[in-house]
Amino acid sequence: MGEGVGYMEKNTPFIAVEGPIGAGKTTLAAMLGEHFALPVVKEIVEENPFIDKFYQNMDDWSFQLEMFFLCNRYKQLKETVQEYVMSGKPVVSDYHIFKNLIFSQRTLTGAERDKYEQIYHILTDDLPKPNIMIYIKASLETLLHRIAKRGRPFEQDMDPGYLQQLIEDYEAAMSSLADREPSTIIMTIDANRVDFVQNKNQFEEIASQLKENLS
Ligand SMILES: Nc1ncnc2c1ncn2[C@@H]1O[C@H](COP(=O)(O)OP(=O)(O)O)[C@@H](O)[C@H]1O
Ligand SMILES: Nc1nc2c(ncn2[C@H]2C[C@H](O)[C@@H](COP(=O)(O)O)O2)c(=O)[nH]1
Repeated sequence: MGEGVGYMEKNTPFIAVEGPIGAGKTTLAAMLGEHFALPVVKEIVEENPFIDKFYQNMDDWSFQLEMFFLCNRYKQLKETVQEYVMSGKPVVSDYHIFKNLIFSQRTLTGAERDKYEQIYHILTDDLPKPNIMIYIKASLETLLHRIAKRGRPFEQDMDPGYLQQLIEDYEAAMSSLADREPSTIIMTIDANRVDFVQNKNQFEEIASQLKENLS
């Protein structure tokens, strides 16, 4: 069970695990939650009524899909902030709300993209965001392998070009986050070299690095 974390009241650890589809976010967030006895906020995926249609026809379904993800994440972020962050309780989430912009900049264009971004900023600009980011990066081959292993039907015909583009979008977004928010701690894990599932020592190393950043 959990080893517990020390933290500062004024800067409650709000940890986000991020990375492209299939990188291992949900897996690592659950492992860290268990290890440190922290609550874990998990993103809502299967309940999204547009996800099937989106993967069949992105041009027709992107706006509905992005709006659904945004509204759900906004609600979850508000609740997370109220329940944990503002009460000085550390929490780990398997996403950062800014992933909405990473995806929408790839899937939306023109007026719809402008409208979406305005709504994103109206909803989220005044809310606290994660102050620790664990970024899992992985090659296209690794991601495709893990997506196949997870076996969600709607992801099985994913265009590798879309996934490769997301890998690059995530790299750009992380480097822009580092420039924009130097106070956010970013821990990067290369999933092609580090296997926190099979290799206990490698997980312990991530946990100990996180613990250093928490105290
Ligand atoms: N280090 C790993 N080695 C092997 N398989 C992994 C590893 N991390 C995650 N997986 C598997 O890969 C799939 C995707 O992981 P998941 O945590 O759901 O990714 P994400 O939340 O980033 O989309 C799952 O089937 C999971 O069990
Ligand atoms: N177009 C978008 N797709 C998204 C978004 N958030 C998640 N997703 C997709 C990607 C996967 O198929 C699935 C779950 O994502 P994981 O990375 O957790 O596996 O949902 C989004 O904002 N826009």
